[in-house]
Amino acid sequence: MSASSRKPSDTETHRTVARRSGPLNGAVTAPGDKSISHRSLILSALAKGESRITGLLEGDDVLRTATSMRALGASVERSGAGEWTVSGGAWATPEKSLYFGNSGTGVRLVMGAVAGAGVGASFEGDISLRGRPMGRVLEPLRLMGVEADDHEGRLPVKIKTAENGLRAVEVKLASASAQVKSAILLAALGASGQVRIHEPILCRDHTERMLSAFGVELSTEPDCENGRYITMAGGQALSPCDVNVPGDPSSAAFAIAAALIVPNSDVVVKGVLLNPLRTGLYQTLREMGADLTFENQREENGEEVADIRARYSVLRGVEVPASRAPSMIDEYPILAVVAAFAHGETMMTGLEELRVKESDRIASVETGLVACGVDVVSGPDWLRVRGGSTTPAMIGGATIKTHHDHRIAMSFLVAGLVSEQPIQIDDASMIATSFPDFIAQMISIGADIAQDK
Ligand SMILES: O=C(O)C1=C[C@@H](OP(=O)(O)O)[C@@H](O)[C@H](O)C1
Ligand SMILES: C=C(OP(=O)(O)O)C(=O)O
Repeated sequence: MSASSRKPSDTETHRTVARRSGPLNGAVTAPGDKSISHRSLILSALAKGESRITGLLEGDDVLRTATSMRALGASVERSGAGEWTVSGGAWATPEKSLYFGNSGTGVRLVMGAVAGAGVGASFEGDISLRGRPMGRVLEPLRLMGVEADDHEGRLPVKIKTAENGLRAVEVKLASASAQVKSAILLAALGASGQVRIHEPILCRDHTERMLSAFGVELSTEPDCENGRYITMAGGQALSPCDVNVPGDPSSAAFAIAAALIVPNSDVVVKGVLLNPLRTGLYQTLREMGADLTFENQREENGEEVADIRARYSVLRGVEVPASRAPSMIDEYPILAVVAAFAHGETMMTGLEELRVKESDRIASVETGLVACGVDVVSGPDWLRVRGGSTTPAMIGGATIKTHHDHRIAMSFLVAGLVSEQPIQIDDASMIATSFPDFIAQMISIGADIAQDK
């Protein structure tokens, strides 16, 4: 089956079990970065002319963005594994709703892009996405003059064609969300005047970097604390650009974490993006005593990339500062699993955004780890894991509810490689949203993971 015709996985469930495994060994390549993959399709579809993308993540979330770009009028063709050609330019209002499945990034960025392109569209998603807040994107878009219908700030959402174009605005981001920042920047392409965004806490900057690569002029200047202002003139057209997508540090995290906690392991994950706004997990793991080395460090397409080697390590608990949260926001579930195998407590703060991901990740992690015999306590925006609080460090033997959340699914499969008894997850199908080869890749380095009949 071609990647673009993979069936939606919304209704399939796959019980999957991970068992205590021997040492993990070998080298794997990180799948394409999900954030950069979405952006490469959207920006190519906005640019008039042909752009080529290599290394695209062919996960369900990104494929839905590809389908939406076609529905909006771009030609999007796959020529080989991860190789895509996009011809964009003129967008038109699609007849049917755009369906984004499980993907917050896809739906929020495309809302901004639709508004900026001066067309309309309706947006839908799966049961998880329908529960996630969209007001955070719609509010700044409305300030710019966008008219939109929503359901109490949630999907389905309908964006109407802005007959009179969009207004220039100054916006201060209410939370450290790259999705909101990106939606505003994409809408700003259709504004008559300058859009200025105040980003008090820095979050991933892939949209800014890629807009520049596609010929859009924008500037950044620091504010008087740790944030910055981004200024962009509206009405700019994108020129086509070739994009080579680096490997995803959020996906690489799983094999690296597994190597650190499965005794005698030695694993290399190749081609991992080291953008400093994405590497908080690796900094934290090193503070915990992890034996991590960045090998073959190089620059590719203006981004730093390395092969990360991880060897089994005796770890200690740490305090992870709230200020680090944006740079490792999707990595807390796997960090919590690693923390269960460290000596002492790991305290994670500044986690309020975890409540509104594919699941409430504070609750999913706490419930799952407690069911596996780990001492975990949480508050509104914090999580504390007491490592080594049982002997063995994790009993396991539980079936974990993944709540349509790929990161919960992958984190608990990693936990099952070390727990005393196997760990089963109720549904592995969502893993395909970000990392379709996850199970095969983990098996290739020695993990005992199998579908449970
Ligand atoms: O912009 C992006 O590509 C993303 C931003 C983050 O979400 P928020 O913007 O909600 O923090 C992150 O959790 C998500 O996986 C990808
Ligand atoms: C939060 C995530 O993705 P999204 O917001 O795109 O659904 C994620 O991949 O962990």
